[in-house]
Amino acid sequence: MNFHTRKWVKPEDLNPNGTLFGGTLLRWIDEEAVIYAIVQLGNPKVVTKFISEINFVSSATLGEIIELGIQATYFGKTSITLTCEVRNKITRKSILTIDKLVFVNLDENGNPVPHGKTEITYAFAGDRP
Ligand SMILES: CC(=O)SCCNC(=O)CCNC(=O)[C@H](O)C(C)(C)COP(=O)(O)OP(=O)(O)OC[C@H]1O[C@@H](n2cnc3c(N)ncnc32)[C@H](O)[C@@H]1OP(=O)(O)O
Repeated sequence: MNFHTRKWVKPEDLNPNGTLFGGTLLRWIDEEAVIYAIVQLGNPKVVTKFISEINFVSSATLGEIIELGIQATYFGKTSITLTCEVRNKITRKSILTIDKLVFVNLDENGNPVPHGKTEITYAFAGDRP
C-alpha cells in the first residue's frame, strides 16, 4: 500500500475532546479514495457507492502528521474496490482502517458503465514506480 497523502493535524481539525474529528478524517479519506479511483479508471465521473466498517483504532492529536494509504483490491465490471489505512507518519501507529470502499464508474448520464480495467496501473503517475 502506498501512503501518498500527508496531513498535518491543525486546530480546526479537532473535536471538542482535542483529538482529530472523525468526520474530518472521513472527508479526507473519501477525497483521497475517489482521486485514486479516478486515476485508476481514467474517468473523472466516479462516485462513492459503499464504505464498509470503519475502525478508529487510535486517535490523532494536534500537530501530528498522519498519512493516508489506499490500495485497489478488486476490479469489478463498473466498480472498483479499495482498502484504506491511516497511520501516524512518524510512529507508523495505525489510526484507522477501512476494509472496503467501493466506487462506481459512470457515463455522462450518471449511469454505471464498464471501465474495462482489471489491475492497478500507473498511467497518470508520471515517473513514479
Ligand atoms: C466522491 C463522492 O463524494 S460521490 C457522492 C456520494 N455518492 C453518490 O452520490 C452515489 C449515489 N448512488 C448512485 O448514484 C447509484 O447508486 C449508482 C449510480 C452509483 C449505482 O447505481 P446502482 O443501481 O446501484 O448500480 P448497479 O446495481 O449497476 O451497481 C453498480 C456497481 O456497484 C456495485 N454495488 C452496488 N451496490 C453495492 C453495495 N451495496 N456494496 C458494494 N458494491 C455495490 C455493483 O456490484 C456494481 O459493480 P460491478 O459492475 O463491478 O459488479
